[in-house]
Amino acid sequence: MAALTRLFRSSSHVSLIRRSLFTASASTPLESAPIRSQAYSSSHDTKDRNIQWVFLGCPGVGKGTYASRLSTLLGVPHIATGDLVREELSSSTPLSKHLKEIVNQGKLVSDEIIISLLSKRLEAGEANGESGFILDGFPRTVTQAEILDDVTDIDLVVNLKLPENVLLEKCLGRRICDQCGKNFNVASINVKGENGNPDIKMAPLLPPSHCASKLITRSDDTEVIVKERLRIYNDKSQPVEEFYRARGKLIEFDLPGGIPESWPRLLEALNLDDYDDRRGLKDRRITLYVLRVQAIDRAFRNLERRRFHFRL
Ligand SMILES: Nc1ncnc2c1ncn2[C@@H]1O[C@H](COP(=O)(O)OP(=O)(O)O)[C@@H](O)[C@H]1O
Repeated sequence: MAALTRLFRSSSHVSLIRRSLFTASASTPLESAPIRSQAYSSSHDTKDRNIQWVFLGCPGVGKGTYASRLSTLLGVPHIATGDLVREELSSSTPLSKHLKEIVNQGKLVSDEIIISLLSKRLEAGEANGESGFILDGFPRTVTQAEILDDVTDIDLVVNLKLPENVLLEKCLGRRICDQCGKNFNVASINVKGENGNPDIKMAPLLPPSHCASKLITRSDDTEVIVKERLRIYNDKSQPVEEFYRARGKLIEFDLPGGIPESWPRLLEALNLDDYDDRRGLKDRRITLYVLRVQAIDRAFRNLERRRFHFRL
């Protein structure tokens, strides 16, 4: 983690890193990819660190909900760049004014600003003894993914999926308690499945009585802005899915419904269904080690497939 924060800090010259990354990848023939990945694993030692996962998915899909549950289960911090942006927005700095304009148009903040906010958060976590992470909302562009790839090894990327009409309803139903910061959803979703897919039903996630009178809606959760965010996701963030798919790190997960149906199925998909957080640290290390080996195995199988195609 220390190396990661140091590197991120020094990557305030993002364009410099981007240039060097582009030069490296443009001149790297496909066949030398495994060599690059060997050099890679020796330069980013994964033996003694905690998991480093990424959650991808459209606005409103539930990245925050599931990433936060997993972070509690696995004992790693859940770092959401959207939260970092909102924290900055609540201050009265010149940067917050600039961010407000961008966020309220549903646009993406620049790579430079988001990396600076993320490196500050990682630095603070490191000072508090944090290790590993589940990133939510980062990377959101291929450039961000390349920069992350250059500074550390991501073990697994979970891509949560829901149909677009459900995403819109979910975003419009989102509420936050102004006092405790907890997230709720007042939407009651019942959408007919298309093309042979099952119907999607999600019960509202209603607040307890002490939060009910303090609910607020995010300023960017209006119909116009959500539609723009979905458009930008398809344009800028979907290529990030491909980035990780090509590296064999992506797990696709179609949410079958609300939390009661989806959470156990997600744990199953992640091989965590028999995971019990009351077990000892040794057991936990073994589980994390197995997950990491599975991710590396997937990456190598994928590279082999690509090499095979290349020879053909
Ligand atoms: N990695 C990122 N790159 C650029 N902008 C970001 C990033 N993460 C968050 N933001 C900004 O913060 C806003 C809120 O992010 P988030 O809470 O993750 O929203 P969403 O519900 O759309 O997933 C985004 O619309 C965007 O303006």
